[in-house]
Amino acid sequence: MATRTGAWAAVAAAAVVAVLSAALALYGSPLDAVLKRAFSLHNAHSVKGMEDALQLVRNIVPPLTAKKHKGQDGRVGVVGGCREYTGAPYFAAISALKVGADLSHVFCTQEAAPVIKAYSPELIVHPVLDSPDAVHDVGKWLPRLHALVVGPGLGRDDVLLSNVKDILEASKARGIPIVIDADGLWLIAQQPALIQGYQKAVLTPNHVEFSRLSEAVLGDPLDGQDRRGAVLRLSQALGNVTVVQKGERDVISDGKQDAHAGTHTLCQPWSLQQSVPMSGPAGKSEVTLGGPSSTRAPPPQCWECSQEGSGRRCGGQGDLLSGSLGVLVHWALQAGPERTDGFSPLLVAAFGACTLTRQCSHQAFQKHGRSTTTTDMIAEVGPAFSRLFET
Ligand SMILES: NC(=O)C1=CN([C@@H]2O[C@H](COP(=O)(O)OP(=O)(O)OC[C@H]3O[C@@H](n4cnc5c(N)ncnc54)[C@H](O)[C@@H]3O)[C@@H](O)[C@H]2O)[C@@H](O)CC1
Ligand SMILES: Nc1ncnc2c1ncn2[C@@H]1O[C@H](COP(=O)(O)OP(=O)(O)OP(=O)(O)O)[C@@H](O)[C@H]1O
Ligand SMILES: [Mg+2]
Repeated sequence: MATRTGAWAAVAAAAVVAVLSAALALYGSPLDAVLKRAFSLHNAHSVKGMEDALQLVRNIVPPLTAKKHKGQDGRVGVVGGCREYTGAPYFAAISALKVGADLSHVFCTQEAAPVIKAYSPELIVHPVLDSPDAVHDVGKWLPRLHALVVGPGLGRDDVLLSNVKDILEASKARGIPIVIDADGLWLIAQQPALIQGYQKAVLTPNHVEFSRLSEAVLGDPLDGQDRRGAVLRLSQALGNVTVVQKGERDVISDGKQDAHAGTHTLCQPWSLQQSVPMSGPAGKSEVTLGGPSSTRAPPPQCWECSQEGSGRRCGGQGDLLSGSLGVLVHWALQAGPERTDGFSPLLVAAFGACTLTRQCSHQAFQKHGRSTTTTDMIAEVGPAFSRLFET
């Protein structure tokens, strides 16, 4: 019933917009204000969608109680860190801790380890990634890890990548959720079979990494006009691995059909979606979910996150996202599908990490403006998390 009412409201809104658009063409700008009010109908959709999506993330956050032991809220491993890049694995691992993991490990090269240790006494740092026994040395920790983040600051050395390939295989065999970012995505672009069909994998490419993957997997040059379609195609070609394409808006999909299609207020046909930012207590934000309205079958799920961030594009923000996602993926899978209302736990986790990262950026920018760096964003993880997910 609610669905039918929602659908009629959406159709009516679309009709109102069409009529007003025609009127605007005839009579010009005085109708601007009216149009804005018409768009607020869609705004209401976005507010509802955003609120619902945030609530799903809130549902997976484990309560802080006196009954738990250390480690229960997450033991996360970051595989990355080499001579050139020590910041990226640090950002990812410390973000996991700040979001709420109990223990955060870094598996890096021998040379990178003392540097990363010196950044933080809170991280457990293993200088093993370039050792001859790397796979064994990391492998013995795998039974104790809830999630792995592979790639931040890994570099592209062939020996390291070969070790990481074997670590990925061992992790998959144990069913460990894996977030793949940065140079981990470089490896996947060389060998897509490594992740093909693994349902507990999330890839978090930036623009360049997405193009590289798309080219390698689909042989397609990236269609910048159709970001949703591009993400859906890549996810489906990889056997429904979850893909988070970062950018002005983050586009998230596992390429699967939406179990709630036509029955859930979160899902609207794309043709009725509007992209109007809204103001909320945690800043401007919007989420849209759905698929093409033309198909008869339920549309594939495709989520977008456009939580207001900032204009700063300093390095390391993606590492904050992948580290946070490591924890949220564990929490979401642990919570199970009832807590995520039947939506894929990985989609909910990805939406949470994207929203959090962008909110950190927004809050840090308000304090530091152009001089904002990822360190400033990490200082905002706690307040941003409370604001978004503990209200
Ligand atoms: N402090 C650190 O240690 C950091 C290390 N990093 C690491 O650096 C390594 C390489 O990562 P990169 O992300 O540079 O990957 P790539 O080496 O593939 O370089 C991508 C290049 O594309 C450019 N680019 C990014 N977005 C673009 C867009 N939308 N359009 C056009 N060009 C764009 C970037 O400026 C960069 O030069 C990874 O291991 C990564 O984790 C980064 O995470 C940043 C922070
Ligand atoms: N044009 C943009 N407008 C707003 N937010 C953006 C934009 N581009 C990226 N972001 C946000 O910045 C964060 C990091 O994305 P980005 O594409 O910079 O990752 P990255 O290149 O992997 O970062 P890193 O430097 O850590 O490797 C994400 O949360 C993303 O939503
Ligand atoms: Mg990156």
